[in-house]
Amino acid sequence: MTARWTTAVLDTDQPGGWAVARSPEGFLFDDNGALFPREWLKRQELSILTEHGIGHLDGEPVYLLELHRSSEVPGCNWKGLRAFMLDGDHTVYKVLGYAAQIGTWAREHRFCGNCGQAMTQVPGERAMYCQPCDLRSYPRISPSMIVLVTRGDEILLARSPRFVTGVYSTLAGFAEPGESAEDCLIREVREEVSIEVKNIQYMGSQCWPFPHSMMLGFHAEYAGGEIVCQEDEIEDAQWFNVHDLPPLPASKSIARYLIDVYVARRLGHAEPVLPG
Ligand SMILES: NC(=O)C1=CN([C@@H]2O[C@H](COP(=O)(O)OP(=O)(O)OC[C@H]3O[C@@H](n4cnc5c(N)ncnc54)[C@H](O)[C@@H]3O)[C@@H](O)[C@H]2O)C=CC1
Ligand SMILES: [Mg+2]
Ligand SMILES: [Zn+2]
Repeated sequence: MTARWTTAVLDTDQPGGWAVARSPEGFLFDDNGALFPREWLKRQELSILTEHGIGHLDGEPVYLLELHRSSEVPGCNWKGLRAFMLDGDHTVYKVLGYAAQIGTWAREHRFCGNCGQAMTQVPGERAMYCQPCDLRSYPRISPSMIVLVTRGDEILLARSPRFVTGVYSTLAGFAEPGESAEDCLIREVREEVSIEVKNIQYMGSQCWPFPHSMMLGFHAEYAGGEIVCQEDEIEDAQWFNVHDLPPLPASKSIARYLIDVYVARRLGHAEPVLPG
């Protein structure tokens, strides 16, 4: 089976294709979804900051119009990426997730970080270029570790003050310069709940375009310590029995996948598949 969606660097001078429009209020959508005929979309009153050709959906070229601000388009509305993840078609969410990462990067790399001059798009490459500095800036990806720590029938879950009320999730955190994935995981678990872990096992990864995380998922076993929650970051953390779990994260997240795999293994159920 071939993928419905593949990324590509397309020439914006070519006409036609589909386009998505992204503003700080999210993506434009109507009853048919978030993809619009590109020539029609460009005739609307949109304050276009930059345009990028981002790939092919079912063989058709797709472009991103990154906007300064949202505006009224008759029959249309604006919606954040998270809402598309929760209730939309997964392939469309992948298109929009990629568009969001390219849009964020394009918006934040209009000027050279070295000399401050305007940068230009490199034809055929996903890069912004400063000629005087001979400097290329590529889309930013932030590696983040996420880990389910277990102790027999118990799993360690925590709440950030930012979570939806009642929801508990696995521990996560961004890699810092100088760290391996394992170093980062051990540090994050130590910092957030003061627990030591062993037998770290890689489980899989997930692109998390909020705004540019690359989640690397692990399982680890409890090795020692008592839970002490990190001030401000962790509101509560507890050992939960696999038979008695609190409200969990959204089903398409890798956090939920890590939990569901372990619970399935303990209970002898079929294991879930990680959404791509
Ligand atoms: N897909 C999933 O299932 C889940 C994804 N996540 C994602 O994992 C990422 C990390 O989780 P957190 O617990 O929030 O991280 P964290 O534990 O490292 O704490 C966040 C702090 O890290 C710093 N920070 C922010 N952006 C950074 C970057 N790009 N590089 C280095 N440090 C940075 C800031 O000081 C921020 O307050 C987030 O993007 C979060 O949305 C978290 C849980 C579940
Ligand atoms: Mg964290
Ligand atoms: Zn420069």
